[in-house]
Parts: sequence; structure tokens; C-alpha cells
Amino acid sequence: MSRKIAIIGGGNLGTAIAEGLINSGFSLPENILITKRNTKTLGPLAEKGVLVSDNNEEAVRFADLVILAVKPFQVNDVLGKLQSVFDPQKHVLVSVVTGISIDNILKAVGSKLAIIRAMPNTAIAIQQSMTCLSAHEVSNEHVSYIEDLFNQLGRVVWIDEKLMDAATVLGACGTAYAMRYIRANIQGGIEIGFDAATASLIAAQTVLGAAELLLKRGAHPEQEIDKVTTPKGCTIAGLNEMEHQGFSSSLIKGIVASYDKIQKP
Ligand SMILES: NC(=O)C1=CN([C@@H]2O[C@H](COP(=O)(O)OP(=O)(O)OC[C@H]3O[C@@H](n4cnc5c(N)ncnc54)[C@H](OP(=O)(O)O)[C@@H]3O)[C@@H](O)[C@H]2O)C=CC1
Ligand SMILES: O=C(O)[C@@H]1CCC=N1
Repeated sequence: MSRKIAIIGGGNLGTAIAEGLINSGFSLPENILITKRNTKTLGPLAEKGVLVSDNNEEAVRFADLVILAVKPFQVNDVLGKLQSVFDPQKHVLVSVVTGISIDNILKAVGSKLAIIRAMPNTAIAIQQSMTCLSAHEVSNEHVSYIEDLFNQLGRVVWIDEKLMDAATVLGACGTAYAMRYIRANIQGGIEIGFDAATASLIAAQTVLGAAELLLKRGAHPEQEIDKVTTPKGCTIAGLNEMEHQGFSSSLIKGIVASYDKIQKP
């Protein structure tokens, strides 16, 4: 399989994917064609040598891998206009669109195309995405190509398609939740004496280190918390106050609210 990639929908996620593909060396810029209606915002990618267009048909003809990254309500219109251009012998379609099932995509393209759903997050731009993948009735060749691609851009897990909405919330919305957690740390850090830049550095690196402890050791968070909480110390005092204020409960309720908001077909 040649390595020509079309990204339809060069918004926040589409451009992040393009950046990740180039930064990782997985793709040469000239092997990526990215589309949107207003191409002006794609200037920085064009400067790196990525092909830019407002013509989705041209993009599909150019590529063998098509990544669909438009908003959910745009899928039927965009794919409907591309029905005659898709070639099941040539193309594999990866959709990162929230809440649109493989069955719905098949109906929209109107042919028996190889379709994989992927749920990455915006850290894909710096090869630190968590990407959940799902497929059915797709060849092993396509599966290993797509797994290889997303493995260059972070970590990958294959999941049952019925868990895709849950993956969207935990893995993709999760970036925003983590940012809010870090921002609150920065706000607190400033209140107890740091300037904003120093508080930001300390907060972000501390979260990175905590995540690495879990990923590298496979430990449970509570095991690592036990190592930090001195009896009668300041950590447990802070943690307990956070819980009295509903910390874990508010996160869980937020996750469920995000999940409930995803339109179920
Ligand atoms: N942002 C995130 O963190 C994540 C997003 N997702 C999903 O990815 C998808 C994209 O999200 P996001 O990047 O945030 O959204 P954006 O709105 O930033 O990007 C969508 C892009 O699609 C373009 N677009 C609209 N219509 C067309 C068309 N007819 N042809 C080509 N391009 C078109 C828009 O540009 P223009 O108006 O100029 O055409 C826009 O830039 C969504 O389905 C979202 O649910 C999934 C995981 C994470
Ligand atoms: O907020 C949204 O709808 C999308 C889905 C995951 C991240 N952003």
C-alpha cells in the first residue's frame, strides 16, 4: 500500500493529526493532502509542504487512506458527495468523528469500503495521543497499517465499537479535563506564592510524572498516593478537603454528563 493520506476536515484534530504524521516521520508532508472549505487557516501546514485543498474529491483521488475529521452533523453531506470517488479496492477510511457508527458511515459512502473508527486526542500533534481503534470486517493488512500509523502517534488500544463513545469521553474529552485540573493547580500555586510561569511548569511536570508512574509501573493510583501521604501530613489534609468539596464526585459526574451529551443514533 502506498502512503498517501487525505485528511478531510482540517480543523483542530485534523491539523493535529497532520502535524503528528509529519513530526513522527511516518509521512512526508507532500504525501498528505488536507482539506477544508476555508483553506486560509491551513497556511502553517502548507508552509511545511503539506498539500492543501478545498476539494474533497481531489483529496480522495490522491490518497489511499482517507481520514475523516469533520463535525458529526457534516458527515452525511461530505461522504454523500464522495460516493462515486471512493474505490473499495483502493481506499481505507478512518473516521475520527464522534458518535457516528461504522454502519452509518457505510450507509453514507454507499459502498463496502474498509472503515476503521479511531478516537485520538489533540496530543496526537506531539505523538502523545491515546487512540482507541475499532473495526469490523477489515483486512489484516488494513488493521496493521492503521495500528502502525497510530502507534507512531502515541498509544493504541483496540476496543469494541460499542465503547467508542466512552473512549471519546475518557480519551479525547479527557485532554480538556486534564487541562482544567492543571489550570486549577496553577491558580492555587499562584495563591500560595509562585509566579504563573513557575506554577505552570511545576503543575504540568508533576502531572506528567504522576502519569508516567502509573504507565511505567502499572500501579494503582492509590498505591502511589499512599507513598505521598505522610500520617497527619499536609497531603492527606488537602486530599480530604478536596473530597469533602466533591472532587472525585464532580469528575465522575462530568464524565457521565459528557457521555450523555453524545448523540446516540
Ligand atoms: N477536537 C478534539 O479534541 C477531538 C475531536 N474529535 C472529533 O473530530 C471531528 C473534528 O473535530 P474538531 O477538529 O475539533 O472540529 P473542527 O470544527 O475544528 O474541524 C472540523 C473541520 O472540518 C472542516 N469542514 C467543514 N465542512 C467541510 C467540508 N465540506 N469539507 C472539508 N472540510 C470541512 C471545517 O473547516 P471549514 O469550515 O473551513 O470547512 C473545520 O476546520 C469531530 O467529529 C469531533 O467530534 C474526536 C476526538 C478529539
Ligand atoms: O467536544 C467534542 O464534541 C469533541 C469530541 C471529543 C473532543 N471534542
